[in-house]
Amino acid sequence: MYKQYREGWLEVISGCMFAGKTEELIRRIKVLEYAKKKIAVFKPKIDNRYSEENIVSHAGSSVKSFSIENAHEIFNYIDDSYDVIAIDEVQFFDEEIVEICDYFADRGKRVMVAGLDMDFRGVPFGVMPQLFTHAEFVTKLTAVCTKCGAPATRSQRLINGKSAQYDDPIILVGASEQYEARCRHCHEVPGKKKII
Ligand SMILES: Nc1ncnc2c1ncn2[C@@H]1O[C@H](COP(=O)(O)OP(=O)(O)O)[C@@H](O)[C@H]1O
Ligand SMILES: Cc1cn([C@H]2C[C@H](O)[C@@H](COP(=O)(O)O)O2)c(=O)[nH]c1=O
Ligand SMILES: [Zn+2]
Repeated sequence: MYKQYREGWLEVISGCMFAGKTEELIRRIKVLEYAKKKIAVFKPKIDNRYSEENIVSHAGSSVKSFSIENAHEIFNYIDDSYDVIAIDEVQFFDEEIVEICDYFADRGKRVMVAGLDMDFRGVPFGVMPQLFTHAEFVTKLTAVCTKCGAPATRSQRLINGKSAQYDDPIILVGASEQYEARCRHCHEVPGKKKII
């Protein structure tokens, strides 16, 4: 017989825009609410698309959350009585978020984060590769390509209906007015260097 194992780990939910990352995070939160777990939900203040006080999916499901300016602010809201820490739009935080996720997972908390794996150029988004490396569990979701119906893994940025250039700024908060889900074959990034 094993003795009782210690709890605490990091789960990452990732994929392109519209893949269902927020819906999956909300689903996990709701299950844990039934299990009477004490949960704190966070999102970066920069994400003010649908609400300041909730994480909200593109289809409208939502859960109450704290909006924070930087990763360190999490410590203002959490004490040891919490069982679960959930973070949406985690790609917008700086590198400290990785240490913070580890800190809480090491102390027995279930840490669940959702974020974009790639920016509109198809380049890894900020801290996401580090979070994948540190996580016990990684779930990669796909959307439906708006051009051909294939599984979509890329986020196409459109500015006035045209594909955004490679050297456009990485951060542009938005939803279906600026972005579409695309598969690798339909994803277009004018100005992106090709290997040959
Ligand atoms: N191209 C698409 N493929 C799949 N779902 C889409 C697409 N466009 C819009 N949606 C909607 O987006 C919802 C997922 O929203 P959400 O969980 O907020 O995704 P994410 O957090 O990954 O951007 C889907 O349930 C669906 O209603
Ligand atoms: C691809 C890409 C996206 N963003 C922004 C756009 C949205 O505000 C979020 C992603 O939201 P979702 O819940 O995953 O749909 O990120 C960005 O700033 N830069 C990008 O390259
Ligand atoms: Zn396609």
